[in-house]
Amino acid sequence: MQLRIYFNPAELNFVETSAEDIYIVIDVMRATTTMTIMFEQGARHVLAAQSLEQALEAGQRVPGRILCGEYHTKTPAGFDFGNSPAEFARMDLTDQELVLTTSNGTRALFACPEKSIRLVGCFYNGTAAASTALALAQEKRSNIAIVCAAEYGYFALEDAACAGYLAKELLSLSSDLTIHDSIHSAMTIYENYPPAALLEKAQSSLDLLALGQQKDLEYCLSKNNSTCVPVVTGIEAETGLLRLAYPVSELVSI
Ligand SMILES: O=C(O)[C@H](CS(=O)(=O)O)OP(=O)(O)O
Repeated sequence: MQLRIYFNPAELNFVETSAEDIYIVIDVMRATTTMTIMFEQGARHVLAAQSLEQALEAGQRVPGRILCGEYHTKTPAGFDFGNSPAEFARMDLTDQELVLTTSNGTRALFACPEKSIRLVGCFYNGTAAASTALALAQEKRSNIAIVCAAEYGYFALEDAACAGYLAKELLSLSSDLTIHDSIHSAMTIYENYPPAALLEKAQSSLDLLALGQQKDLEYCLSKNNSTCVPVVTGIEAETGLLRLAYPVSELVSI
């Protein structure tokens, strides 16, 4: 069973990917941390959109949907909420359907092969994301790929460090993984930039601090506070949005 990391979703365009592999998509600040918290707070579905227009249309199509997201970290006009994990952690989202679009994280889900199993990973659900991916890969006899959402096409330190953390967790759970150069690199990054160092050094962290989103960083940089691992369960035919659910048993076939 192979384990590899893509530090940027664009890398997927240059290799032969397989829809049989299990993909863990990471956008620590903030999309995948936010999605995890949305399900923690009871959400029934999160629908991931690639653009503001797609999200607005999907929000208008079905009354009651909560429209969430950001454009350059700000809540766009006409949206109900932004992309703040701290804000969602204060809300009761029981049985709600949320539409979410963000600059990098939701797009990274679309960059993985269509019909592949895509799990949402972050520091917040790290151990659970690793063990869920391993269980699925063992069941399906497939490989595991970790995809960093990165930042507008550029390397993001926090995503690479989190990928290293997940790789470490996976290697502690299984001796059956063949590792690739990307794993050595990411684990070294994690060792040098654990969450406390990311708070001070990662550009996304500095940007969120400058915006006064300190509380978000507490969620994004805390490890293993959740066993919730959202999964893409399909595509909504009418809008093209990816439907995410939790638990993984919601995954019948994509
Ligand atoms: O809202 C976020 O944290 C970012 C926006 S930006 O990169 O900080 O402008 O989006 P995400 O897709 O969650 O990385």
